[in-house]
Amino acid sequence: MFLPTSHAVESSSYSPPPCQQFTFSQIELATRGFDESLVIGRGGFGRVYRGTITSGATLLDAAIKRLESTSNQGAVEFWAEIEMLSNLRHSHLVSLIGYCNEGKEMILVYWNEFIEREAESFLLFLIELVKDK
Ligand SMILES: Nc1ncnc2c1ncn2[C@@H]1O[C@H](COP(=O)(O)OP(=O)(O)OP(=O)(O)O)[C@@H](O)[C@H]1O
Repeated sequence: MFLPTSHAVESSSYSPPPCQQFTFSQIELATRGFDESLVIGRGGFGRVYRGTITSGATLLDAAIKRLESTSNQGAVEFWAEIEMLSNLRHSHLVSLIGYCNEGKEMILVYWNEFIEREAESFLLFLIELVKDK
């Protein structure tokens, strides 16, 4: 599992609803039909895509993990991940936004941690810049 750092939810005005269920069409839209150019990683579950997904009125930068048929992981791991991360949400340590389970599709949607880290680094850079003046 990708280990997230504590993320920017606390400082953001966006308050995520509890683990959301997405339709497959929403996931397809977010990943431009699982465009290979949007693949940002690959793990035991399958490919991880960068995508922009709509949550209410907010657009979120997400990491979208799609279970591949060749994976040795399956429904057990999929539901275990949702249950475990949903229970941990209150600690703000966890990056799960939601999931999609339509037909055979099992897809997990996380915050894109790399984007947040980049934003945090940029903020720290700006703070240092202001301090030096
Ligand atoms: N929330 C995320 N934000 C940004 N990139 C991610 C995120 N989750 C996964 N990734 C990217 O996808 C890659 C694979 O992640 P994934 O969690 O599927 O594999 P893993 O860490 O090998 O875990 P496992 O094999 O146990 O499922 C990571 O190395 C990372 O590059």
